[in-house]
Amino acid sequence: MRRVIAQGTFDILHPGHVHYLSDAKAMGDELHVIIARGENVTHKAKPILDDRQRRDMVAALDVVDEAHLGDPDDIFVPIEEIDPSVIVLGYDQHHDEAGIKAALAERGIDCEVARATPRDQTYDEEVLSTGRIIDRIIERRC
Ligand SMILES: Cc1cc2nc3c(=O)[nH]c(=O)nc-3n(C[C@H](O)[C@H](O)[C@H](O)COP(=O)(O)O)c2cc1C
Ligand SMILES: Nc1ncnc2c1ncn2[C@@H]1O[C@H](COP(=O)(O)OP(=O)(O)OP(=O)(O)O)[C@@H](O)[C@H]1O
Repeated sequence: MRRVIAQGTFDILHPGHVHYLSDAKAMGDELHVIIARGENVTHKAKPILDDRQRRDMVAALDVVDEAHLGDPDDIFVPIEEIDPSVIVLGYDQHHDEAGIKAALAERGIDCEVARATPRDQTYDEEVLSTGRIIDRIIERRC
């Protein structure tokens, strides 16, 4: 049994999220997704939706076996509990593979780190970014 971890904010789901999670699932047998706590999202605007709502929507996707709310203080706590064979980073995530590998080794966690591929638009109007969905809402409804 090869457990895979994917992680992210997942605020307002779109097909790019489904692509990432499907890519991650293809690297193993059981997909666990860690949902970033709003308080830990510091590299961009805070999510619109509550932590629990983002977790529940991700958990409802067919490709996902389990969705977990992230730890508030230590990102390695859920990893130790899940004990994955591989952690899959999103194609555009700012985390660097070497840094995460070094931190895992320091904690004695033996797992691979891989990166998912991007999903390109399949038709002109497809919106593949939460930020762009929010921009469109502002543009069309405000
Ligand atoms: C390996 C890994 C584990 C993570 N675990 C947690 C966690 O336990 N709690 C949490 O709030 N965020 C966790 N994060 C998410 C980060 O806090 C960060 O917000 C997230 O990667 C943002 O991704 P996105 O905005 O591209 O979706 C983790 C990130 C990585 C790379
Ligand atoms: N178009 C896409 N193709 C593949 N993966 C994607 C795509 N959009 C998002 N992801 C992945 O989904 C995960 C969660 O992404 P996140 O919640 O940051 O969404 P986002 O749409 O990129 O957000 P924002 O527009 O606010 O930056 C990340 O790993 C990210 O790489």
